[in-house]
Amino acid sequence: MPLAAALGRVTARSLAAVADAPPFDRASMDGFALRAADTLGATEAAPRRLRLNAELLTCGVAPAIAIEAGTATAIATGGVIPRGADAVVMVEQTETEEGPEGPVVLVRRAAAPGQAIAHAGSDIARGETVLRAGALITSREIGMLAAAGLAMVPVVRRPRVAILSTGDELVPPGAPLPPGGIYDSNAAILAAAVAEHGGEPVPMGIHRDNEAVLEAALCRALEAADMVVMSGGTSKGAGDVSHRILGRLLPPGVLVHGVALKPGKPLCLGAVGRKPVAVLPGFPTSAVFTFQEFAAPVIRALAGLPPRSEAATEAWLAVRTPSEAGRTEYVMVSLAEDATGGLAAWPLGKGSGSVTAFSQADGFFAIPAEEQGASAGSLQSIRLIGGAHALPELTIIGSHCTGLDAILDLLAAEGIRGRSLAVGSLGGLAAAKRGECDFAPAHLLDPKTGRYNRPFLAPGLTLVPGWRRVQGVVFRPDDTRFTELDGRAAVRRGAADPGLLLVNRNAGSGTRILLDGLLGGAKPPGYANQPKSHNAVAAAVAQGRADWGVAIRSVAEAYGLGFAPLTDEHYDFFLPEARAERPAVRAFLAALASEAGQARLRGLGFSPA
Ligand SMILES: Nc1nc2c(c(=O)[nH]1)N[C@H]1C(S)=C(S)[C@@H](COP(=O)(O)OP(=O)(O)OC[C@H]3O[C@@H](n4cnc5c(N)ncnc54)[C@H](O)[C@@H]3O)O[C@H]1N2
Ligand code: MOO
Repeated sequence: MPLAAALGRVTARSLAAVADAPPFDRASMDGFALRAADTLGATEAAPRRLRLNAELLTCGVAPAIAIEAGTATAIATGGVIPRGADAVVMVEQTETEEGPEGPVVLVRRAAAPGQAIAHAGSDIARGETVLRAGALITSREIGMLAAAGLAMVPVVRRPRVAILSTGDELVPPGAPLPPGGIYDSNAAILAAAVAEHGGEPVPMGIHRDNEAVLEAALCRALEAADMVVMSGGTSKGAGDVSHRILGRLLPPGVLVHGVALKPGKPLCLGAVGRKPVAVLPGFPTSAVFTFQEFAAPVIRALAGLPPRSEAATEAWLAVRTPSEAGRTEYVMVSLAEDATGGLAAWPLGKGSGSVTAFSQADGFFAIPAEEQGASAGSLQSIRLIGGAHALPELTIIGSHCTGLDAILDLLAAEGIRGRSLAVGSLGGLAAAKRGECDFAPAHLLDPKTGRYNRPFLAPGLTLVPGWRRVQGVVFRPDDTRFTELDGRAAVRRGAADPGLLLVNRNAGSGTRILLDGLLGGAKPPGYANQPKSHNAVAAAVAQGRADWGVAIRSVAEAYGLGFAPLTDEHYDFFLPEARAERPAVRAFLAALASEAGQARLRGLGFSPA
């Protein structure tokens, strides 16, 4: 590869310098080239007088006049040292004048031999190895190779890795999502990960769960690439055919199908001739996790890269985490600083189907196969994803709200990184009590007092008012059974009409407490369907899987739903007093109170607390 294109590549063999650097003895100061012996004993009071040769050695000038005893030549930094000279005296230690014998230089300090001279080959000697085989070429290596006179670099060819997605439901990002459709995120993350590990991704697109179609696609992929990574269709479903096809091609075929890991159980590894094939589980977290563990090391080896460097840290597990006995379970976690400067690990708790868990996690820990979980407070060794973790300036743990994103955006514009871990109001409150976060946003309704959040205050915490979110009944806008009704009438209608299907909320949520109060003990059809978020309620109603439910207005609007207001929900922040003086905490409070912050909240449909 030409040097300019070699960034990020790996040297295929060791490289020796074809030239010395510097290529000649050169001055490292502006001054005068001379013989050190001529300056012996020179002082301010008794300078040595040397006759100045009639030449000026700027950079690139070949000297014509040799330095005889008692003479000197003016030279610039980088100038070629003339024959006979063995030192350079910097101009500040000299003075020039016109003598009777012509121009002379007065040297006020004795020079040591070799002074201010960089000798040929002192930096790089011709024939010296500048880079060994297998070195990653970064900007630093490129500079060194250029100085060594190398214009072309032999590099390891990037292994071509074909990427196939299988699944009738998959749609490329950017296309409209039909009912039941899922964006093909695996192909995107895998292609980028292949490149990160030194491979060249060869995208081969989305393929139906059809044996003939898939077999043809796999054969094309094997022709085009050195290795194939497929995802989806490797577990027990009728459409899960990839491993069967792999078994029919050239030996050795399937080498492993099924591993005692979670995520990753249905992973299938094999080879067609000498070309490795990995069939990753379709679930996004499972796909990327097994890719990193099983496929990335192979790609790195083919690319000539060393094994990726691993970093680990210790953290306390913030909540009890159950696991399935019989499989080693890897739990993706976010890290937050605890009250003593240690680290708390919060499981993302999103499962193998999540598209965000791997991307948002700081790392993961393993629960051994023989265990059924890990207890809260247990010390875990966290393997860091990406080799390091940088804690954000502001850690927010609790209930999530789009209004919070708006305030965090304002902080980001000031260069303050905030992170919000969505673990629900109660989880956040517990974290705040332990001093593990800066803010715990919550919307906890106390059924006894009918008040939000304040009844839950504990010693060491203060309550920072946030904003109000209007809760109401959501329904499809063309559903005439609800249009024109106010919120309470809409609940009565929903509870009275057996043809209407409710989507409820999880026990313990403020919305559930509100709805139970309004229903007065009634359990209309759909009561047992209890998703955990406003968005899930809105999606169920918008898609016709339910007819009504209770959610906040901003979510109803985002889904284009009808909305009959019921009451205001208060979304406030528990703040551990010990953290109140942190600069990022003060910045958050300022952003929340600012005109820009309030305007953003109004724009999202929230009202002041
Ligand atoms: N009866 C059983 N069912 C399942 C088992 C089992 O042992 N018995 N194993 C489960 C486990 S564990 C996993 S992991 C998944 C993986 O199954 P597949 O590899 O067959 O994956 P699919 O069924 O094709 O898809 C699963 C899921 O992931 C979505 N998906 C697929 N490809 C993509 C993609 N490219 N981008 C984004 N999302 C993708 C797909 O829509 C499905 O929702 O099986 C369990 N089931
Ligand atoms: O092994 Mo699957 O990957 O649990 O989710």
